[in-house]
Amino acid sequence: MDITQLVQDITARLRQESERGQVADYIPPLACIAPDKFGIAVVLDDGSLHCAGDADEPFSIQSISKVFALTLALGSVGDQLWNRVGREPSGSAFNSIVQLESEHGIPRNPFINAGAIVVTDVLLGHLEPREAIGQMLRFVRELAGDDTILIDESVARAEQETGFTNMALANYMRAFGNVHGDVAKVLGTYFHFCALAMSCRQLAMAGRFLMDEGRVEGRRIVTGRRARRINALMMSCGHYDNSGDFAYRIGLPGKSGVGGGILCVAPGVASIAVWSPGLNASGNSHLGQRALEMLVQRTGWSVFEARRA
Ligand SMILES: NC(=O)CC[C@H](N)C(=O)O
Repeated sequence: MDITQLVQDITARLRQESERGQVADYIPPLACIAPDKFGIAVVLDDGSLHCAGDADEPFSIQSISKVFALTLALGSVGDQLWNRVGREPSGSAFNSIVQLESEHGIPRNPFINAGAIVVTDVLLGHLEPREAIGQMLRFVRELAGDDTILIDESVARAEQETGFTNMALANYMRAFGNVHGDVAKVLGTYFHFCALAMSCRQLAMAGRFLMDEGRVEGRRIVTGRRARRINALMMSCGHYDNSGDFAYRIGLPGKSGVGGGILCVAPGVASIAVWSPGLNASGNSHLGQRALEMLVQRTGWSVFEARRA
């Protein structure tokens, strides 16, 4: 199948859509992004790259950074991480606080805000914020093979000034003893992770290690088992209270962010990034999901599709 043609067809179709969802406006710089942006990039297992639309324009990856933060934290403390974060879908909004009371400050999974804040706190167990932010930047640059990736300081600052819900989550978990460090330092670091700016091309490249059993161009980043497990968490928890529907419609591990990006992995086959800033009610890219649905329908890349030799 001609994947270049396919991503161009999908882009042309979705460019005409008038129903594009709502751009996130609770983070002021994100409210200014034009809702008609659309990009898609697909890296195949053979290394070929297929892009269309605004695939080279950097956007705020937001919660997609939770995948990279989890990978770093597992590398640093291994399975001990699971003493402080669960592995179950929450069925609640990405920034929900409700389950934390009855579940004693242990977030359901690393891909909701509360979970990622704990993951960040774990990384700060042995690093200063500046070092942890530097480690994250080096990591995504290495994964993508691209040293031009940056953190958008204006987005990090805006979140610092307006992130009252995240402050509540962090303080509440601190009260339960599940955030150990200084809350302001933990949040400052978390906001910098969220403020990573990457294009679809860079993001799809950075997802290659999850496509290829933990390797990038033959170099081992994580074990095959760890890559499979991160993919499993992306499948079950990558889209908050929309995760079940995403699995039903697309059938691939994926992680969304309120910047409108989605990183999606077809294990052994492709690493895919889409970007359209308008969100659905759960905070996931509306047209990004449509694009992935179209891609999977045409390619059969769902992990639930039988592959017979
Ligand atoms: N779902 C998201 O992308 C949320 C990330 C955002 N930085 C927040 O903490 O609210």
